[in-house]
Amino acid sequence: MATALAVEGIDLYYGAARALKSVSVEAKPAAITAVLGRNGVGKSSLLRAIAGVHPISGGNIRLDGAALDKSPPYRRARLGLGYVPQGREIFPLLTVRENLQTGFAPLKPSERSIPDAVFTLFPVLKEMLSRRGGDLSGGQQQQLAIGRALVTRPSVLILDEPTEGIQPSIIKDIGRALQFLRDELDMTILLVEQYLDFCRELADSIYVMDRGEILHSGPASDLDKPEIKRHLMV
Ligand SMILES: Nc1ncnc2c1ncn2[C@@H]1O[C@H](COP(=O)(O)OP(=O)(O)OP(=O)(O)O)[C@@H](O)[C@H]1O
Repeated sequence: MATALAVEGIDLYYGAARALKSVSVEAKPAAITAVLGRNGVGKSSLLRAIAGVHPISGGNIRLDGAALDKSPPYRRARLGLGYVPQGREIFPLLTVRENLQTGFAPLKPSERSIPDAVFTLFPVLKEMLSRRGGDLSGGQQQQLAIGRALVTRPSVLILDEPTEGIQPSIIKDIGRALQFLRDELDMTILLVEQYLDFCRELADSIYVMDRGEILHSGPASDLDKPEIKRHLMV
């Protein structure tokens, strides 16, 4: 049985500013769930809370039913959570191989190998193993960031705007990769996005966020509803 992720009524603050207000999101096993919303509504904060890089002040996050509580990010990675942060966070002076190896940090030495799936999904990474991360295009860096998250062989993968600033042909490759991870590896995927068409094609279900709150949840076909579209486009 694939792993599910449940976010239950979480609050997150930056100082006195409340960025998440009792947010609940469920990512079903072996499915793609997309959280949509305009700039600054709290999408990245939601993923940072799930990854454990920013603390929550209320609510719960559960992986396969078990509360993550205050587990640090490396423990969440060991439990099966992979995180692709916004802006990719590639090390520009390290090679592609070394960037992938930075993903080994939470693993025991015996578990430290790069899964074949990384190069099957993104053959360009194999060709560029000895090149520096900073020499890659934005799209290749995004593929590298996803590859690095796959190094821990996660059961749940969370991605922060994987299409941001990327050319259409690579967006297609990334979409196909996410479908492969869901359909062939039963991975549970939660992504936050602003790109509606990408989500309409890929997602099984969607949430819409505004000002730190979930406004709507439903099937991806809800993205065709004029009131949802209008809300996301303005
Ligand atoms: N480190 C921080 N300190 C203070 N405020 C922050 C911090 N990070 C984000 N915020 C604020 O919290 C709110 C939510 O930001 P967040 O980055 O989660 O939104 P977002 O939907 O991911 O936006 P974007 O698409 O621009 O990344 C915004 O008002 C933002 O200005």
